[in-house]
Amino acid sequence: MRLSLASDSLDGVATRLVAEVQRRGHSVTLYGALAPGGRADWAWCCSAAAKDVSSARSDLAIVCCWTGTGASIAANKIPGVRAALCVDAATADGARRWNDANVLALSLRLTSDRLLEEILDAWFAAAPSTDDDDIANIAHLADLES
Ligand SMILES: O=C(CO)[C@H](O)[C@H](O)COP(=O)(O)O
Repeated sequence: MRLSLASDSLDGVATRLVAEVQRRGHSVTLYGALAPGGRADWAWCCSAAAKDVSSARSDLAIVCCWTGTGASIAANKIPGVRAALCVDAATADGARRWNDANVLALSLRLTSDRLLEEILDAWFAAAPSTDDDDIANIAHLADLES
């Protein structure tokens, strides 16, 4: 898959994230501190990665900041984006499965190397639910945006 990755700093697992995503066979487009030269503030770099998903330049995005909250807030401003702040594998699995989340937000403060691997494994393994109730929830989000 094509992934857009953004981080507002190189703290914690930020650099490791790039390697872990590539190790799983995905191509990456980088923003913020991961791509020297671009604006690294979280509102800019995380929304830029999310715009790639909205425009179908990328299939999914992963956005990071110290708390993960700014990253998720910025990404969720982009139409069509469903960004989920995930702190463990079960949350990442649920976000893909029930929320059809297309952007994963991570906290650089909370995410250890081991947690990153577990979260990414769960995130890439899960698929959006085909249950009618779950599909209706996602459709309602689109209605709320229009
Ligand atoms: O967690 C964040 C936003 O939610 C930022 O990473 C935090 O505000 C630090 O930003 P800066 O290094 O620019 O002061």
